[in-house]
Amino acid sequence: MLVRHGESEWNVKGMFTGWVDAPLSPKGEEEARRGGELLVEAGIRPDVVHTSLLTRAIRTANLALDAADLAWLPVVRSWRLNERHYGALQGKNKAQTREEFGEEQFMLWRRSYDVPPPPLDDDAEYSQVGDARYAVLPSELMPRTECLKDVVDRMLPYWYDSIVPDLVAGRTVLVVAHGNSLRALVKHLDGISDEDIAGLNIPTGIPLRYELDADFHPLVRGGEYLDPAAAKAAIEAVANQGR
Ligand SMILES: O=C(O)[C@@H](CO)OP(=O)(O)O
Repeated sequence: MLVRHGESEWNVKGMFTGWVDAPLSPKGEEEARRGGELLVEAGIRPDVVHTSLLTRAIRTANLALDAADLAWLPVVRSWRLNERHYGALQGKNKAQTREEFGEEQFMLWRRSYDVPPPPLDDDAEYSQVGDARYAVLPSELMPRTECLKDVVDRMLPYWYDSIVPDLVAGRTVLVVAHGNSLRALVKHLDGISDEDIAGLNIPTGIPLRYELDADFHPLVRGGEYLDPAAAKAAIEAVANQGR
């Protein structure tokens, strides 16, 4: 099961967020609880939870698990599930960025597979260098900007070394992460091309179910949202951010 965190305060403000630790909005908290209810309604009982190190994902997991009466589940966290580091765009308004740099450059930074935004200076307001939660990260692993390809490269070791072993053990796994770290995972699972991944958007708070075969390939390509109608509308809204 994959869940993107509920709507954050910075989603509401239309800001590029990345590794900035923006809190959930009240609507985001509600989405998280609803996510937990959807799991119960679908009869899905995760055995273990994996989240990023960002508060919006941690809080989403906690609220969803509370709603499903599963607050006791074991949880593992890793920076490798963090949102894509948005470089110098972190803290910038999406609509203003689009106006300033034009549609083509905006979409290149936002959805191209291998063009990262300019790096963020270590002493910039929205830099995470020096944040205690990344103290275990040697400087060369600490991103200053990332394109989606960089996210795939740093996320996959976690998939293979931490999530796959849970699946091999027969566990139902809940991953609570972010728009772009989940796009990276879905790209891998579904074998989506570098070009086509630009058109894939993931809505906040709606669990996405993947059943995998013995080789960890999805039985249904694209997985299945537990609330398909809500997912369709919300995907559209993510695609249109900045307009
Ligand atoms: O700002 C961000 O970090 C992400 C997710 O909210 O935005 P986008 O969908 O534009 O990649």
